[in-house]
Amino acid sequence: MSTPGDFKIHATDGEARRATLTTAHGDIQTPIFMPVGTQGTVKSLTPLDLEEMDAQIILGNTYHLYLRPGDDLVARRGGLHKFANWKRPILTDSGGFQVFSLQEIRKLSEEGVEFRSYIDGSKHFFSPEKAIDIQKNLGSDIMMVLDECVGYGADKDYTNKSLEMTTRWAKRCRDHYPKGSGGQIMFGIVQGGFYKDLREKSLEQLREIDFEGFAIGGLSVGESTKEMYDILHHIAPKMPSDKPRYLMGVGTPLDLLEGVSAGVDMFDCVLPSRNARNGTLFTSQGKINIKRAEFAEDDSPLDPECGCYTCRNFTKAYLRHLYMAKELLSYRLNTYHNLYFYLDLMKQIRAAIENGTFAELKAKYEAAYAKG
Ligand SMILES: C=CCOC(=O)Nc1nc2cc3[nH]c(NC)nc3cc2c(=O)[nH]1
Ligand SMILES: [Zn+2]
Repeated sequence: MSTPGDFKIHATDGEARRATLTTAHGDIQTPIFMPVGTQGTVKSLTPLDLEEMDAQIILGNTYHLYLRPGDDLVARRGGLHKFANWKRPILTDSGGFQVFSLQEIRKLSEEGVEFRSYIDGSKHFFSPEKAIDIQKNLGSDIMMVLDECVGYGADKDYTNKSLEMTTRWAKRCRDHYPKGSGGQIMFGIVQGGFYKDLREKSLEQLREIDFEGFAIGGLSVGESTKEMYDILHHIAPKMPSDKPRYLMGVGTPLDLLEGVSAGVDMFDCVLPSRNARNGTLFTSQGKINIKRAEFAEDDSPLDPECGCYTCRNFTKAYLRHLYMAKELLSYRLNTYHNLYFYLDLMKQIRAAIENGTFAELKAKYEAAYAKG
């Protein structure tokens, strides 16, 4: 009988790992992309859609679900799995990291973070313990500690003080929900901004705490791709090799490949679902924007190499029409394809690590996406 948090590595190809993470709602095959379901739903898709495209785990946002409909209400409805009728694993992150790290009226203290609701402007307060209690109410399989994600450009002194507080908060989260006290597992979040020595310091402090996994926070906050990759390649290989590594909020298809090459196992990003809503679609030949006039009478599928429902049943001409007409179906068909593309890319990555051809796969997509 395997235990939530068990992490078994089956194959490696350079720093890339092919592994299985056990959770209370089933095993997750990594490397994995996690569709973002901010308010307990991946916008415009049903759980059936997500199961069809083999989404193994989705993200929920602590901050949003606390504000609406309320983590206590979700608990009374049997927890998020039952409430949203999603039977597979769920990871809850803050989701409001933009709120926490970028808004002016956010107030940080040793006790926790005070912030305002984006719904009605009311004041709220999260202590580390409160953040964990909310995730206990939601019943997520993977809980994230409360941390401070410092903004891009924070100076070294502030970044250092912040990571020290994030470590103290991480300890409080773990003490509040000790390892093995329930089926939910907990990940620490490495901070330290763009200072390599502070990243190592944050990791050294966190690895003393018994987390089932570790996330890399504080990236994809406005820095250049080069700056992100520089920190990524510096810290990921130093993270415990026997535990999952989760890169928060990342990224483009090339970012996923780069992250895997640095030893990252888990990713989440709103890009595929958000871009779908503005007509930017990811294909095996690169990105295309469906609103372009050139597609008006194009009877070919979005992506000839894609096996998804959208690509098997509709032409670019029809998808362009739906987009121009602002039809709801445009949202749904574009999101379905983009998430299918991301999940299929991760499937190709898992297979490539198993047969030692990851470098070739990475080169193929770098060529297709070179034009940016
Ligand atoms: C309950 C509390 C759980 O706390 C967190 O989820 N913390 C946290 N979330 C992040 C999310 C990010 N998205 C991006 N880019 C789109 N970068 C991110 C960075 C972080 C981060 O440093 N920390
Ligand atoms: Zn498709």
